[in-house]
Amino acid sequence: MVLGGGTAGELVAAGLARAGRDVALVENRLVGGESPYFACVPSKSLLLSARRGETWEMALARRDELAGRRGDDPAVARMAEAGVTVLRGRGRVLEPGRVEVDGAVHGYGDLVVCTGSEPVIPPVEGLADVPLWTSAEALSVPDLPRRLVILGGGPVGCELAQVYAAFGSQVAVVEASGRLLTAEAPFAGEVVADALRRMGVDLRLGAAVGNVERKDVGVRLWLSDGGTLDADRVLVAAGRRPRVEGLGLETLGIAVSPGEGVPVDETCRVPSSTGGVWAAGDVTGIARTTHAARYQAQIVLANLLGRRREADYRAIPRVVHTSPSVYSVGISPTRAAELRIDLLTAGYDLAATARAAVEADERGRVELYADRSRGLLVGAAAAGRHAEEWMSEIALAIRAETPLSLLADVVHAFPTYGEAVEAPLRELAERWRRDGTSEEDRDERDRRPGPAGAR
Ligand SMILES: Cc1cc2nc3c(=O)[nH]c(=O)nc-3n(C[C@H](O)[C@H](O)[C@H](O)COP(=O)(O)OP(=O)(O)OC[C@H]3O[C@@H](n4cnc5c(N)ncnc54)[C@H](O)[C@@H]3O)c2cc1C
Ligand SMILES: NC(=O)c1ccc[n+]([C@@H]2O[C@H](COP(=O)([O-])OP(=O)(O)OC[C@H]3O[C@@H](n4cnc5c(N)ncnc54)[C@H](O)[C@@H]3O)[C@@H](O)[C@H]2O)c1
Repeated sequence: MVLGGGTAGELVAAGLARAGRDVALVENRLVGGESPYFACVPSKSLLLSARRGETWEMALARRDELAGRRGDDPAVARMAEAGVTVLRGRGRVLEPGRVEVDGAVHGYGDLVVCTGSEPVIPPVEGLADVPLWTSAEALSVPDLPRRLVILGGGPVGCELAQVYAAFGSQVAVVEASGRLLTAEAPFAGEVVADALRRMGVDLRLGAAVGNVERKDVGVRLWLSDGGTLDADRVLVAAGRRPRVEGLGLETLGIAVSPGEGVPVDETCRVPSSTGGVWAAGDVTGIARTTHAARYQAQIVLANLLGRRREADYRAIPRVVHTSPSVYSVGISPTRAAELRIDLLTAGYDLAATARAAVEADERGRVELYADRSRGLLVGAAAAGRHAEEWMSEIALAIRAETPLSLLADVVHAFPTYGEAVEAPLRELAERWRRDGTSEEDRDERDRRPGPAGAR
């Protein structure tokens, strides 16, 4: 029994059925989940239309065509062809081995929880009384608000700010922390902030919304810094939380803390649960992207089919598909500080590449982070034109723990943005060679007197 038929659920269900297992997929909305209808696909379609300078009408037509007009007949047919029984309705576990779907009770041997995530609506006074959009509405309705205020400057807020500003809405983004894309290296948020400001987006960074009031026309938002904003529509992009409520997980002995995901071990099995319970995708709260949902689904599939496989999350990319785009992978400087990992950092401005001159687009930068104690790349971030397309080698380098000396010897084609990683890789390799092979060695050397120990 697979609970939730989004990216992860579909993949697990079809894979098991193709391997001859008896599989039911429970879905209460659309088979396919968020990504094709309300998230990745329509947002990337609108961003592309914006880059191409299409009209809003053309962009909507393209978006809705790509999103299959939010109809799931093809996805249901794919499931049927794989041999999966689709049960329409809301699923809830009654007790180990039994799930209720809209009044009907079904038995199961193994349960895979793939119920995704849902937007968080911040507890702002008056917010519940005004018409709100979450990203799902912003990516499925035809309206183009004249004045749009977006709460939250994470990946969703930045992508949708760019979409709506490009098609002519007056957009303001209110971000409580002092910068956009707070989870990533500061320069990434600065590059995106610069691009949004150039499009006329009003960025209110370091300000929270105090309260919201309905006006005769639209709404007024009062900010913590004393400012106000008037809007015809408020879009909440203030984060998402794993969808775990009402699933009956407690009957399986699974305790989930508020706002957290279903706990899973490295095989994506839920430890300490009664019976075989597994989870994949956003509901685990681990990586929250479609490619991570797919990866975890493959892990569940392999283990359920008797081939033990463990997930490794060290090199899962995170992309913000704005123009310029942001690609991050592995550990960010903020995360490294939390984990007390001492980083060697090297960066390079894309403007110094020949490709930037050829493209007449000199925006952006790349930064690489190595663990100083091991001499291995553990993270990277790039903001720039098509960064998501030329940074994958860094994900491979992190995942494969490729030595810096070897990475520094890799040749990139001329003239490409990919050349931008060569200088920082050489710098990191040189600093690692110079600084020593391990923390103990360096400490030992630092204790020695004379220039050899000088840092
Ligand atoms: C605006 C936006 C843009 C994004 N863009 C990208 C992007 O460009 N690239 C990227 O990699 N990621 C992107 N993401 C993230 C991506 O959409 C998610 O990581 C991905 O959809 C997660 O897949 P999932 O299978 O875990 O969950 P979902 O696709 O959400 O599937 C969960 C399914 O479970 C169903 N369900 C829930 N509870 C029950 C129940 N009790 N009974 C029956 N069915 C139930 C739901 O109806 C849903 O269909 C974006 C997200 C947003 C919000
Ligand atoms: N391209 C992609 O892969 C992609 C694109 C979009 C979203 N996603 C996924 O979707 C998830 C959700 O993205 P998101 O941008 O909604 O969440 P997020 O948690 O990344 O960002 C939310 C932002 O809202 C701010 N915020 C929260 N409450 C606020 C308030 N009251 N006022 C002002 N600001 C407030 C936070 O400081 C934070 O910066 C992410 O986990 C991401 O992985 C992925």
